[in-house]
Amino acid sequence: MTHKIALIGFGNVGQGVVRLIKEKESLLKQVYQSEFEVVSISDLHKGSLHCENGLNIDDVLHSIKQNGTLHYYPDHEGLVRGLSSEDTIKKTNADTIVEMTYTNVHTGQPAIDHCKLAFNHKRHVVMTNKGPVALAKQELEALAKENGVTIFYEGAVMSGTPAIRMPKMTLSGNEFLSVKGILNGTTNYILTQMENGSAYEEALSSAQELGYAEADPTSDVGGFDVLYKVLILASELFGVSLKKEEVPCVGISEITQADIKQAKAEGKRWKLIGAIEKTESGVEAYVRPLKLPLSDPLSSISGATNAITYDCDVSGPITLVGAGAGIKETAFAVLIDLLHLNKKLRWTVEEG
Ligand SMILES: NC(=O)C1=CN([C@@H]2O[C@H](COP(=O)(O)OP(=O)(O)OC[C@H]3O[C@@H](n4cnc5c(N)ncnc54)[C@H](OP(=O)(O)O)[C@@H]3O)[C@@H](O)[C@H]2O)C=CC1
Ligand SMILES: N[C@@H](CC=O)C(=O)O
Repeated sequence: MTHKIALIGFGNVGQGVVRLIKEKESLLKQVYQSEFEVVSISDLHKGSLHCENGLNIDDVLHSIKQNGTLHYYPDHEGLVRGLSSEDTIKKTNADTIVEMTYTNVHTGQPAIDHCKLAFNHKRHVVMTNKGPVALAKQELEALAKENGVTIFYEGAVMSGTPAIRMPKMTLSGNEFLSVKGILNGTTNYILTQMENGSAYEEALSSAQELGYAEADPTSDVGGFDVLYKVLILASELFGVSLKKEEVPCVGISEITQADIKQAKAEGKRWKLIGAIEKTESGVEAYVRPLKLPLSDPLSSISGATNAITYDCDVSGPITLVGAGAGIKETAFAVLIDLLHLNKKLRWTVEEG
């Protein structure tokens, strides 16, 4: 099955996606009978390309390598340049829009509107952007359903580590009693680097260079990125739509070298924790740094690695550990979603 895709947002993750599709081309074809053709790419400042017969990935990557934009992509027959994201979503012949613009922690925009536009034009959406899922999931799912299309967002929590699909599919039949974990790669990386002697600023800029941090890193260090992930998990696993104002949220920006040294002297480590717990009256959630004893399994999770424990009524606690951020890791989340989408579409065709 050939799947035509349009990429909205061509920063770290967007570029990682085209590299990964290229790298896995023959495996995808041979093992999964899936081919992905990139027909459109639209980015705010890097430029925009569309060709209904497909773009040449090598030329796209070569152009990015030249000066970080799409401007060096060679002209060829059928090539259209300069379409805005909105026009790309409307006019592309892609069946799937991959939304990878920055996550706006206040409004979820423009990504929410990108999704709505895509659904109204009968296009599926795969995204890594947390904003639309945290703030408008129900509305978007209803609109997708109305238009007979699908929305997948595995990358929104713990990048390519299947923190959403694994519990929903493999742990089904359980009731989730609580979910608790380290859900942000940037802050865990910063805390680890600070423990190893780096200054806060130095650790943050290194996380930015490695492609872990949000476009506005206040989202990471202020805890808002974890807050969004908590809202998503509360909806996915507990079936509740928490509002961001309902979840107390404290980040790591107040944690100093002295705090880290003090914790070390006490045989402890600071970790930014996101948690959701079932209570008699519903669920309670929080985001805050906790000083964990070294005996706590979460205290040994270092760098951009994340970990999440799902406490289940039948299976007991099950912990998933894996990448929480990263370019290739998040691109992999897009690939998982595209393959699941392909499988779903194939089933629909066979059943229909
Ligand atoms: N990096 C990671 O490890 C992970 C990221 N994510 C999520 O994935 C998404 C992408 O992340 P990442 O690639 O790292 O972020 P980047 O900031 O590197 O890329 C975002 C890109 O979106 C572009 N953009 C912004 N607004 C628009 C718009 N209206 N139309 C088109 N393009 C736009 C930006 O353009 P320009 O810079 O040219 O202005 C930029 O190139 C984010 O939502 C992030 O939260 C999720 C999991 C992990
Ligand atoms: N900035 C985020 C990216 C993934 O969601 C993080 O560091 O975890």
